[in-house]
Amino acid sequence: MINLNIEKTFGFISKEKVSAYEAEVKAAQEMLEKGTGKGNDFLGWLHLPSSITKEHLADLNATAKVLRDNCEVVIVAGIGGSYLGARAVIEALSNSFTWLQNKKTDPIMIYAGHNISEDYLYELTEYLKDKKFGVINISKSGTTTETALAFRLLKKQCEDQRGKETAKKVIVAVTDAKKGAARVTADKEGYKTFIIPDNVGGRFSVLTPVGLLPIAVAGFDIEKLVAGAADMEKACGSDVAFAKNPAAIYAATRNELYRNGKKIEILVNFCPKLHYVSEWWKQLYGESEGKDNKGIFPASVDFSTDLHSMGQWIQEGERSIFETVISVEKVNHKLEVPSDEANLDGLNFLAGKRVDEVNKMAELGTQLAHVDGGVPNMRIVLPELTEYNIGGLLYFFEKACGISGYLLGVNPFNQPGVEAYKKNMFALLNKPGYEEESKAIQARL
Ligand SMILES: O=P(O)(O)OC[C@H]1O[C@](O)(CO)[C@@H](O)[C@@H]1O
Repeated sequence: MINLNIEKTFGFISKEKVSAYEAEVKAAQEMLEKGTGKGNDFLGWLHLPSSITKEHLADLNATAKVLRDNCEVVIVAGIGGSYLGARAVIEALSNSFTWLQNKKTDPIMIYAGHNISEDYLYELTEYLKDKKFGVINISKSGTTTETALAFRLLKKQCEDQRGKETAKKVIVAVTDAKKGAARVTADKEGYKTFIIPDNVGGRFSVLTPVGLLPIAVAGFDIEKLVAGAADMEKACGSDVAFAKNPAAIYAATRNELYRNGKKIEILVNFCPKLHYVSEWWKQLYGESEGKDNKGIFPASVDFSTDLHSMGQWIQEGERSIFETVISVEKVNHKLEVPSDEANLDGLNFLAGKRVDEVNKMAELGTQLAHVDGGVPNMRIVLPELTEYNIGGLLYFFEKACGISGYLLGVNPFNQPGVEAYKKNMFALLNKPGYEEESKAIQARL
């Protein structure tokens, strides 16, 4: 279970002011529970962990086994909420060099459909030429251009390389129950499909088959992931006292910081495996809160790597930021710094110490320096990188996001702003149905 510490924000905001959010948070929790707030048709994530059945998990695991048994490589085609959660969990739990290992026990997981780079897609299709590969096509709307385009290429290549019958077995669709081109294609081709519930938005969908299927294919225990999320659902429940409820405290603290001019939240890790947890978190908070000309800007850094690039800005740039650090208490492996007789590098003061001890001192030193430099700091401690703890972390952020969005006064469950670029792109590409927009945009060029 995670532990949230907000002590190091108190030089900037007061404990009393954070505590004073209790009533506001209670009202926000009630809006979520009773479905009386904005976006109330998208609350399917709220009690999702506790409602996932053993049968559903067994179905996911059985499909994962088909892909694992028949594929050396599995492509997860999706964008935004349709790939970030899966990638976050898989990368947090995987060996950092899994791609380079000769003896592979799990399929290599590759992501596509999240960009429109010709080079990326060309190089991917080249790489796949001699591979037994499968595809999980994930799109709630079933019409997202980036994903649909990648899937068109991958479907054709899979059928050409492996034959229509095998392709049917190793292509799985995760999409809407009825609507969208991904659903039409899956039904016509006879793919195995999983449904994304109507009332779960993309960025809240990691605990639906959107995240669970790829995570199971990669070889991780989705029962434990869901168990961690379900325990966190209880720990962040509306019946849990404000002071003991981590989602309530996190939501209140970040809103109080925001109201005091801290407009940017930087999610920090000291473990590169967590890079995609930050990417997932950025979509969750960015799409949920960035609207009506409001919202904390969610940014992220990987330390100590980025201390050598962004560290200067964080230490001495404009004082409009705060940090939320995800700290992993216990690492998976043991590696000591060796002693060296010549000590040419001058590192013998570290000899015999665990590398993690050095990292932890970098973390502590950074926290003290940044707080001294005017950056409020919150800390989320994860005991270990396990399925259970990651499941808890994901749900914690989701619940806090729902509360936080209501504290901010926005609808945390829509994303109208994402349509603007799509409309222009379709107009520029002369998509049927966009004739008027095409004329208008051409006149601007
Ligand atoms: O699953 P879909 O419908 O392809 O959408 C993918 C992503 O695109 C968005 O709709 C807009 O960026 C996200 O909210 C969503 O996660």
